[in-house]
Amino acid sequence: MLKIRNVSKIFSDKKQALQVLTKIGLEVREGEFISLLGPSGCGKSTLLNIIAGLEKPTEGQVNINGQAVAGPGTDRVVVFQDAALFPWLNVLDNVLFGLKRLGIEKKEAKIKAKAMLKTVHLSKFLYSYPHELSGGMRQRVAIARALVMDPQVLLMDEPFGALDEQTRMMLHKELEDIFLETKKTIIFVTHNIREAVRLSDRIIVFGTRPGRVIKQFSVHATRPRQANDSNLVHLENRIMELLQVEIEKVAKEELDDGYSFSKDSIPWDPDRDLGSGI
Ligand SMILES: Nc1ncnc2c1ncn2[C@@H]1O[C@H](COP(=O)(O)OP(=O)(O)OP(=O)(O)O)[C@@H](O)[C@H]1O
Repeated sequence: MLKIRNVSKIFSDKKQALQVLTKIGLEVREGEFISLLGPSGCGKSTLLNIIAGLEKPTEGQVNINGQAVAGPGTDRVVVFQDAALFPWLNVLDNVLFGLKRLGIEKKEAKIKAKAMLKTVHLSKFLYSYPHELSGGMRQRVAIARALVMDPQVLLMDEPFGALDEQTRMMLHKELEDIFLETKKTIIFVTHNIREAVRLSDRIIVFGTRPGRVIKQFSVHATRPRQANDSNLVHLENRIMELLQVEIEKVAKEELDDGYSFSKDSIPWDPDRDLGSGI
């Protein structure tokens, strides 16, 4: 359904050219939950922005149902790490905003928005303003605002990255419930291995310099997922091993020639934020 063909991206200015992505090829099935996982700076967000139509690839193309992506569209909606709600609108009006722009009749739009806010457990907060909500609640509004547009693909750029651990775990469960209920295709950017394994059907692991796909893993575990599922734990360790090699490579490049890098110098914790690893 979604095909990424030979996508490369170079950011250049007068002084230098930075190759961020090289020859990315990927196919995403309808109703599939995939994660783009990799260390900070490997180009995950850039690829997501290219799929969203917010950036143009230097080379290659993204197709959805055979149509080339030429710019942003309501078939692909993005949820960012910062919920980016309109502070002057209440929760209900934030969710109604996109529907109004689509020209959907007011009564129908309200029914849809309220139903979506019920799905994310915010029915009691329809008339609250963003500053009155917790970070987790704001992300729920952002998810409702995206889903109410009924996109073909939901794009999520580290949506839970700024939340505390407990809220994050709660939202993992809620997002999985939404995924099972709506059967949406979801592309999820993260540098948290445990999060990727917990949520995805397939994990695309990126390496850096330039950003490229180094390996893909299918997640074989029943849904709803159980945190102590041995398949998940085993997969976390396999991915951590793979990424440790990648992180060591970058660290060696960055540090002095004489620096000797010990294998165990990177803490063995799949829940660790890989962004701080290099
Ligand atoms: N508009 C831009 N102009 C120039 N360089 C950019 C631009 N956007 C991103 N970059 C650079 O491209 C590289 C990849 O950035 P990107 O945000 O895609 O990585 P990422 O894997 O999502 O990282 P993180 O996990 O830290 O968000 C970085 O070196 C970044 O500085």
